Amino acid sequence: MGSAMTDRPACKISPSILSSDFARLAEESQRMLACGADWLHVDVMDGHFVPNLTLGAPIVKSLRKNLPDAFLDCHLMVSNPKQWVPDFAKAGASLYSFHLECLMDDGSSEDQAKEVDSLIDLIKESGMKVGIAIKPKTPAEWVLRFLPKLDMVLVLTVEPGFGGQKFMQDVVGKCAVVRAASKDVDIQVDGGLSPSTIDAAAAVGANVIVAGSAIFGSDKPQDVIGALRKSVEDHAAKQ
Ligand SMILES: O=C(CO)[C@@H](O)[C@H](O)COP(=O)(O)O
Repeated sequence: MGSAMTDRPACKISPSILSSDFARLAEESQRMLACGADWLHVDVMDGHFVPNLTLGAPIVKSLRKNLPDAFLDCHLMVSNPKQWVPDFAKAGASLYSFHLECLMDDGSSEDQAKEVDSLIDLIKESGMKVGIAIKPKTPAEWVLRFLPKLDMVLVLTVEPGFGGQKFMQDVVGKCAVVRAASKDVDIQVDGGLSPSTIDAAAAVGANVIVAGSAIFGSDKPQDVIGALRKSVEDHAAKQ
């Protein structure tokens, strides 16, 4: 849904729970929502697609039990995204973003595009919203053909795998390519976002902002969330 001031979809701030204290996950998640977060970003890593292990569907199920109304924005950094669709749907994930690179290494291959289409359909039929994530080296043009069926495109502004990395400014221009092709799709940026880097992403059309260390590392997370939102809304109003 667009915001009142602009044609762009509304701003959503999605703190990455990867930066939270996992032993107090429900409490930390509640705290973020109380501080003004719109979504909660859940980083799922399988130790194969990326060199790190995090969490899976059982944790999403527990989060859903504790936070019945929260929007659980799940980013699957896994080699076989099809495998986990039923488990995440059953656990209560709201949105399932998978990496295009798992199914596509040639942006012009019709066979690979069919595989991507069929995974998008499976996710939607399972009752979740669907996003495609792209790593820094993957061209934005590869996602354009899928836009009519997508709720979100996730542009990674770091190499996926770990929180606390430096924002890659040269990558964020991919948001402009996606925004030129769709006014409606949510464009999420993830990696190194903070009040000092947000302008670069907001200026090129990003409207869903993931931030881990900048929000959880602050004494005043509500101020960080407010600053990120203000930048997105100010840039959207200028369009
Ligand atoms: O998916 C990832 C990293 O793979 C991200 O969601 C990070 O967790 C974001 O953390 P910061 O860069 O904001 O600290």
